[in-house]
Amino acid sequence: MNVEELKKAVAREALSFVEDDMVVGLGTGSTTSYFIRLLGKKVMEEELEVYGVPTSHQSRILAIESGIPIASLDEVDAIDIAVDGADEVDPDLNLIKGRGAALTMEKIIEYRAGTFLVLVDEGKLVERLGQKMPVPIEVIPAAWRAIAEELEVFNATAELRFAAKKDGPVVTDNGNFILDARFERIDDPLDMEIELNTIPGVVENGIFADIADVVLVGTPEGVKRLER
Ligand SMILES: O=C(CO)[C@H](O)[C@H](O)COP(=O)(O)O
Repeated sequence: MNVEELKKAVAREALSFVEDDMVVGLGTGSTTSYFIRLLGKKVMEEELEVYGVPTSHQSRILAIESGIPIASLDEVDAIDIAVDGADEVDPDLNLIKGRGAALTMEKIIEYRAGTFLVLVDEGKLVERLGQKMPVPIEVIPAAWRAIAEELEVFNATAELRFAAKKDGPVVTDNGNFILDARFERIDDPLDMEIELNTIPGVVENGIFADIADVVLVGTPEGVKRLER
């Protein structure tokens, strides 16, 4: 089974968490894209009353294409479940997210969800956060250099993220820049998440400590379920 097949398998399994009349937070990224397409099919075939609350332009466009009625956060009373991918998952189900630069809206929506369901393939499991991936940090554009320098205090080296199909830096859905910060060691993810957000000019960071409820892990032996 290749990685794409593992992503599809977890996306299929995630459908069983969605019931009629639910408001569903729609994450961003390739794994969640499989889920959104499948959810669109389920909504139409089973004539469900489900609303999706997108976390990005990507998930909004895909939800519309897939036939899922969408609403913004300020139009719904509550989010029953949010479904999203992740870049790393540690043994306590703390996450790094934000490779797709959608971390701020993702955290806003996933923090508020009754259940936050995470979809990954087994290659995303790590012993300690930061082992493979940098921590993305969304920053106010004018502050990027000052914040990159300040991150040295945390023993981190930060790079401004550049765009692939645009000249210059990545600009997020909120009009900000992304710094990718590599830390020597993240011993306490929750503490680091809070600390980073105290730096003036930081909008949000990609450590999601203590908020994932269930992680579905795609493996060649089948989908495994991890719970806190
Ligand atoms: O955090 C994210 C976007 O900001 C994604 O959920 C994360 O990068 C995982 O993406 P993929 O499923 O494509 O591996």
